[in-house]
Amino acid sequence: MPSVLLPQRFLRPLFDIAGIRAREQASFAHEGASFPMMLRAGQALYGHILRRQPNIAQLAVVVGGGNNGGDGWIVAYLAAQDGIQVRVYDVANSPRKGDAKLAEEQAMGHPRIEVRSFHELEYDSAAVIVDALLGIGFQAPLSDMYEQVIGAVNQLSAQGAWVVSVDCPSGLDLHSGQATLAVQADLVVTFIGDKIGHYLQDGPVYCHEIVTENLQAVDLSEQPQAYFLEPAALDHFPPCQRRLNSHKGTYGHVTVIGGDHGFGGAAIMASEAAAKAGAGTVSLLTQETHLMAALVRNPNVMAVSAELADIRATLRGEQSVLVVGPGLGRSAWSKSVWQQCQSLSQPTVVDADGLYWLGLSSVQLDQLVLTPHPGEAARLLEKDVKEILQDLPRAASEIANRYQAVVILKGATSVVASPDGRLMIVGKPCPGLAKGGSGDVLSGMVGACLAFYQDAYEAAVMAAAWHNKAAQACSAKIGMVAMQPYQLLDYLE
Ligand SMILES: NC(=O)C1=CN([C@@H]2O[C@H](COP(=O)(O)OP(=O)(O)OC[C@H]3O[C@@H](n4cnc5c(N)ncnc54)[C@H](O)[C@@H]3O)[C@@H](O)[C@H]2O)[C@@H](O)CC1
Ligand SMILES: Nc1ncnc2c1ncn2[C@@H]1O[C@H](COP(=O)(O)OP(=O)(O)O)[C@@H](O)[C@H]1O
Ligand SMILES: [K+]
Repeated sequence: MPSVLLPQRFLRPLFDIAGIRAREQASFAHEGASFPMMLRAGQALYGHILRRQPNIAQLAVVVGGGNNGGDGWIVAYLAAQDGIQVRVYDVANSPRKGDAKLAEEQAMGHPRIEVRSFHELEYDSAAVIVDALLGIGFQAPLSDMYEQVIGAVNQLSAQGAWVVSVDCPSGLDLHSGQATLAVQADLVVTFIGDKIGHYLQDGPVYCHEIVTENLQAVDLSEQPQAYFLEPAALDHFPPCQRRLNSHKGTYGHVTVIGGDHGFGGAAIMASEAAAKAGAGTVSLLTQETHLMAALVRNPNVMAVSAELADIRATLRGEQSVLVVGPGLGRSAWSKSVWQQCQSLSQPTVVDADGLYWLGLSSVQLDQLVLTPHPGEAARLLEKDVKEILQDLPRAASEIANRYQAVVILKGATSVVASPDGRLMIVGKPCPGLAKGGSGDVLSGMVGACLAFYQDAYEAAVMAAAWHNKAAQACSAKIGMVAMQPYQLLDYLE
């Protein structure tokens, strides 16, 4: 079965703030000065504005008190030199220092630059706005004044202005990806390297497009904190790629175990997902009352009564994959099912209530994939959800280490972590998935991929990425509100 399938060109390196600051400092030391890098940042940004908005006649630049604002002053100066009328809205509440001061001094007094009070921003008529309020130096929460200015930028954006953010949409925390209010950026020009917060939680909500400008920063030996899987990668790799001369055994066997009374649908959806994601054969072990529904829904799945058979009877060799948890419940039956699973050494996916049982009594397996949402992650780590959301990559890695498992920490984008340190962020926000059942569909898909790929991390990445990509295609056709999670299974190639 294929391994190491994701070519480097589809993996976008993501850095934490400390990594970016280290590269910035090393670059200043190498060059013997810091201002040239700010000049390159302003030039790069201005270049993007001209390419996207070649007929620009007026420009509004909103500048904060730090170096992000310094970049904004450089852009203001370059535009003014080019004959563009520039209005600068200055939000700094104390005199600038260092490079930002130099940038301000260079631009100040230019006949085509007018400095206005930020109160007037909402009346500005420029078609292009540069957001240079806050960059990597932002510390939440936003002050009232910044909130007001960000609100005004977003209002102009809603009225049709094109907004480009310097380094990041102001208000976005580039560590966690959280924002209470941030600039809606049509384009983000980010410097030195992509920051992880651009890709987590609210990050993708505010960054409609991101381009990266390296600014000739020196390379350090340190590795990126994580990678983002470019969705284009999936154009080349269907979830469990078919081979011409293959048979059902080529694609492995998955047993889904779950569906206590009242939760039959979860296990049925997971089994259908395993089948439609490409597993060679699929069994479903569930409460007897759900058998008829399961067989009518998908006769391709071998539905077995949990009252008449145990899990071993459904297995087809050592590599049969278990998906334990969808609708499993927390009853005495659920507990006995979990105990049976603990005595087996199959490659296993644990989801939903399976994660509840795992938290009480763990398993050690060569191939184990866990698929918690932040609430389940909090339980596994004995933390509160707020703490998990402040650092999703860290939470995913901690679970991966504690349980020696590959982890998919689910959200608007999902973080996949391996105990060997690999970290990948996959997906784009798709609120059509914000419905019960989406997780059950994912767990079945992970089962199919785990039966197909040698490497559990790659299996998890492929399943999570395809779940998201198919949901986007499905919601585009059916609608974000109406789509049902299992319908995404018809958009898997
Ligand atoms: N030094 C340089 O030459 C370079 C700097 N770069 C730019 O510099 C930025 C980083 O600059 P800084 O470290 O000065 O940081 P920022 O400019 O991002 O932010 C610091 C400023 O924002 C204020 N601030 C922080 N949190 C706030 C809040 N919650 N409410 C209101 N005000 C708040 C601070 O008081 C300070 O004035 C990068 O994002 C990038 O845009 C790039 O141009 C690369 C080169
Ligand atoms: N807004 C969203 N954007 C993208 N994906 C989402 C969004 N909301 C939910 N999802 C995805 O849907 C799935 C939800 O899983 P989970 O919370 O376990 O739901 P359930 O088990 O109730 O079906 C996860 O894969 C998650 O990544
Ligand atoms: K900014």
